[in-house]
Amino acid sequence: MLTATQKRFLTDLFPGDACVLTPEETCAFGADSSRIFAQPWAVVRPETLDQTRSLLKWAHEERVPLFPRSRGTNVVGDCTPKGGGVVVSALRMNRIVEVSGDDFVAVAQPGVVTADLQRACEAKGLFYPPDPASVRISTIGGNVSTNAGGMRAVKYGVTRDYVLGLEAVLPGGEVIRTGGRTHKNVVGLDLTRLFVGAEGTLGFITEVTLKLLPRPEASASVLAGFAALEAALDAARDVFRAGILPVAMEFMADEVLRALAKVTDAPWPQGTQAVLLLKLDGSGETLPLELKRLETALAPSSPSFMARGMGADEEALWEVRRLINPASFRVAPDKMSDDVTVPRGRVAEAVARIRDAGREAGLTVLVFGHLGDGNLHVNIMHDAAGGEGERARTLKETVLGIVLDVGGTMSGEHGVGLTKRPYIDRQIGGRELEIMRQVKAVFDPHGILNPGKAY
Ligand SMILES: O=C(O)CC[C@@H](O)C(=O)O
Ligand SMILES: [Zn+2]
Repeated sequence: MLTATQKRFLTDLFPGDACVLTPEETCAFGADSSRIFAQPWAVVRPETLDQTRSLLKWAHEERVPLFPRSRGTNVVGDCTPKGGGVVVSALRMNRIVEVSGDDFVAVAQPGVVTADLQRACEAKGLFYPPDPASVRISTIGGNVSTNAGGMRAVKYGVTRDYVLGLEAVLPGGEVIRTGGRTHKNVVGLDLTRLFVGAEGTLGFITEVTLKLLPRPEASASVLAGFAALEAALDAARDVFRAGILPVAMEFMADEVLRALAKVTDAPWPQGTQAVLLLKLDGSGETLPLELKRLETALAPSSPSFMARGMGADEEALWEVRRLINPASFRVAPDKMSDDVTVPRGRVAEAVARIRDAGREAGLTVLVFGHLGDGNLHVNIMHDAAGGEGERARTLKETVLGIVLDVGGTMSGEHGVGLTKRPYIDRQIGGRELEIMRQVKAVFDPHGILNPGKAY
């Protein structure tokens, strides 16, 4: 808990509604999309670098834990102030500082919503590719902190591939600036990359410089349905074998299709057991030819239907895909959200083993996601109040065992947060973990930034 003097410090530094202390108001900041809750001691909303510096200096000296957050779309509990502390909202640092068509960079503050940045780039004929499912809600600061992936990672990579440099305030109040605005840079250790995916544990990011690409002239998507999931996975493999690199390649198994049917009009015929959704981009001239090639590559797996989406129709297809996360909760009240990633050649085996384990456990498991990267979402749906929590936890461990057994990783894009922290030593060796914690201590010797998370 904060002392009266500490509360006064915060209200002086953050006047008006920039500091919230009453439990009724702070409780809204106690959880993220993981739904794991802890009561914050206070919530502050810095607007300037100077305020942020004073906050981090104070917290370091007073040993007050700080929990950075913006929109809280994180599904692994990264924003939950477990153990108590002050939630630091980045949402008032929400300026797009610059979009440069000369240097092909954008400079943004952490609270900028990802879709707003994408739109600002597109208006100038530029393209910021990272496209997490939560793109219209999540922010650049959160995307950088978790190294968000999303739909377009197959062709364009993940957030990490676009962060050229950043500014961050360290515990103690010191400001560091890493990287720059060049698209290549090999001078010194790559401190920028260290921050990407660090889940807010090293410093509070106040500005990010991002790499941009020219905006592709045209895009189109293909939705294909199959009578069996295995056929969909075979078809996906054949796309790559045909030498096609789609922008996005998503899959959904039958339980996911049923969950989506509860919240939207499904764009696939009844009886469809699995769906592939693929996106291509290119020039207006070459795209029709590329679409033809794609459909030819899918044909040997005998899709039960295929539909092309272009323009508004294309966007509508992706809207359905983005609904999976909210639709999950129509299946059961509680969700254990995983985003395991396996080597691409082991996808079919991992999916089959995970689905078998789900059936054995008697729980609905929604398997879907970024197939092109081997990044599988495994949402274990259950009813914790109805006594299914333990079974779900056991299943989560079984899934993790399968993933590690095929040479995979427990997270491809969501991070470790609170929910995967108990398992981290199953994937990361003792010495490696020790090095990570030593690095953390260099930046944050008193462990005040997002304690108990990640590693
Ligand atoms: O946990 C989820 O539901 C997945 C969220 C997101 O990464 C997605 O791809 O939809
Ligand atoms: Zn995802």
